[in-house]
Amino acid sequence: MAKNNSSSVQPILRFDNLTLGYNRHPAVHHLHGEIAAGSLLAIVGPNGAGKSTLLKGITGELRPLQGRVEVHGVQRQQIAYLTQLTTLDSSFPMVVHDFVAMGLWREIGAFGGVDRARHRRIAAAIDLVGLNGLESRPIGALSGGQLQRAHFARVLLQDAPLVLLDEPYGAIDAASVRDLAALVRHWHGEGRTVIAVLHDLDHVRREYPETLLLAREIVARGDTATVLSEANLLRARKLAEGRGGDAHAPVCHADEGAQ
Ligand SMILES: Nc1ncnc2c1ncn2[C@@H]1O[C@H](COP(=O)(O)OP(=O)(O)OP(=O)(O)O)[C@@H](O)[C@H]1O
Repeated sequence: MAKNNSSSVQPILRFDNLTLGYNRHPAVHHLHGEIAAGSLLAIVGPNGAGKSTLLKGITGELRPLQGRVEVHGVQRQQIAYLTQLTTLDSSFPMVVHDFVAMGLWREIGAFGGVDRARHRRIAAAIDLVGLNGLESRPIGALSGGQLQRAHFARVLLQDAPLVLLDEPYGAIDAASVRDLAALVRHWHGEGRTVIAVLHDLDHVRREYPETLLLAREIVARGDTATVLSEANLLRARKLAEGRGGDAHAPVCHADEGAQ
């Protein structure tokens, strides 16, 4: 994440005294700063720190209680947003092919046709995430890892300049994490901005050059190794506890994978 007032790269996001919350109760407050276009940024922090809330603020799903979030060079509809997997996902009455094809929705509209070129793109996306052969399988009959692969294939088709991922690897197998992390690297290599809420700090250290540590306010941001210091992680935990966040929730430790 770029510092407040210095960046040679254009910011894609700018937070200006941003406070977000529910029923007028702030969940994150007074956020300032910019995220440079093309960033590969992890958002980490204790449970209840406001990580998902911040993503909702970026998409516009949640309107600020105070301040604002500016999105530059991208329309909000162009943002790809992958929420945490829920049981609702797997109850979706749809086969893999059609589920993935929904990634073209913005391009073709609700009633647009899928021509031969688009069929090829859908097949390529399904292939790239390793789901070929499962095109006709109902979403509800997929494993967690396969379902997340289908979600990533859908994001692939969206061709979004800004990709938001909320705990994309929760409860999925190691091979799926490895394959989907490679896809995230690929997106970053293509110049897309990827922002991911993550709990596995080892994964963040390996894969994400920049990190934002959140505990209802910004605790630290910038280079991942510096941000994820013991001192910063301890401070995040204390802030979460002190402010009535989930005080007894497990908190990120520098030397362990999950919070
Ligand atoms: N829909 C909602 N209505 C009311 N309060 C909410 C809602 N969603 C979240 N909150 C509250 O806002 C605060 C921040 O929640 P959020 O889900 O953003 O945290 P998080 O950092 O993503 O947590 P976790 O790591 O546990 O997923 C928490 O206190 C939570 O209880």
